[in-house]
Amino acid sequence: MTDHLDVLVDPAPLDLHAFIASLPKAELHVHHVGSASPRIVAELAARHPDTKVPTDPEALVDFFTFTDFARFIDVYLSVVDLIRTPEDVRLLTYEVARDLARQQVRYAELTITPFSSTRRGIDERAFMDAIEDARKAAEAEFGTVLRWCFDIPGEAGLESAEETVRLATDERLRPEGLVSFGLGGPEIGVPRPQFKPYFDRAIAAGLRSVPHAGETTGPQTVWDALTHLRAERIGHGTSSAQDDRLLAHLAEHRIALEVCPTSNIATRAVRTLDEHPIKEFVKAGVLVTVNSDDPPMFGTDLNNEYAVAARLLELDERGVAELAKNAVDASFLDEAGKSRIRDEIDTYTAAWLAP
Ligand SMILES: Nc1ncnc2c1ncn2[C@@H]1O[C@H](CCC(=O)c2cccc(C(=O)O)c2)[C@@H](O)[C@H]1O
Ligand SMILES: [Zn+2]
Repeated sequence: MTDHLDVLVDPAPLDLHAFIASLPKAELHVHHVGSASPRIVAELAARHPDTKVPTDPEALVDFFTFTDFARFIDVYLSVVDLIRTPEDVRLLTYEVARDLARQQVRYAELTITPFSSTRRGIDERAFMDAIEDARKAAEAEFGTVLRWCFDIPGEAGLESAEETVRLATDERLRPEGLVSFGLGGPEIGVPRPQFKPYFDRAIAAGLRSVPHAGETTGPQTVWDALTHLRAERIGHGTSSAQDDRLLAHLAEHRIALEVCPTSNIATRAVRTLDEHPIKEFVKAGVLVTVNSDDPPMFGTDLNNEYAVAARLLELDERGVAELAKNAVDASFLDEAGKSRIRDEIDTYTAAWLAP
């Protein structure tokens, strides 16, 4: 397995890596806890000696090695257990924003699972204040605009769904940065239709629907997310490539797929990158966005995911810039904000290609 401490460097041409590194970007599918860097995880593990998470960043490499998706969730939850105080939440959120800013991410929709933290004893009001403090500090200091997606950890069942939609819609609690509502965790044994009442309430409160689907199960899960949960984007949607009618539907209705290539390999959802269906998505005219999901856990970062996508799709700088604009188009940022980032991407790309 790769040395997760050093980010994977895709064998895409080095000058394309250089172009990507400074390209203004937006990220739509990246998890709060899943983005905790090895340094942050090691620091939190040292604070909580009762944890099974190694304190030595080197030992984290083996710890972040998964044999299958279930093992990934186990590791993920052991990191969730390290987030125990509002200060842990604020520190993590601010550091994730710093890492995003380093990659020239101008806008990110960060998926947070509040149920996992409130059920472990963090006060809900303090939790919301911590993420909002970090969001405002990050925007002021890094210029990176963060918005939140609150997601249901599906395997935790309808109790977690109720708690998540309460936290997302209670006017006294709902954070200013919240824009969307999702569904994560294992898909096997967690059918999507049961969550319809909760998504209906979230949508009625003005939140956008962005469930994971088709990551570790077939295309029916994606259909269910579209029909029962009224998904506007799909997390992963990997198995959509098995159903031409579904691909045509996604393309016709411009429902973006939040593609996370290395995640799919690390969790064994896809066997090898060369077999990844991202090419089929583009060929079918589906709106594809590139994302990192849980970057340190998968030994990658957003820039590397763009390099992977560029290599698999055989893109040059202009093609990569179009991928970046896809994410801006599919985002829930206001039109003025979208235009600003699109213009930045075009100006940067033109300057890079100028003779
Ligand atoms: N690629 C991914 N695909 C899917 N999800 C992903 C991915 N990356 C990260 N996640 C996150 O993993 C969590 C899973 C949490 C979970 O399953 C669970 C089960 C039982 C109890 C509890 C609890 O908290 O008590 C939590 C979710 O919050 C989700 O946001
Ligand atoms: Zn995810």
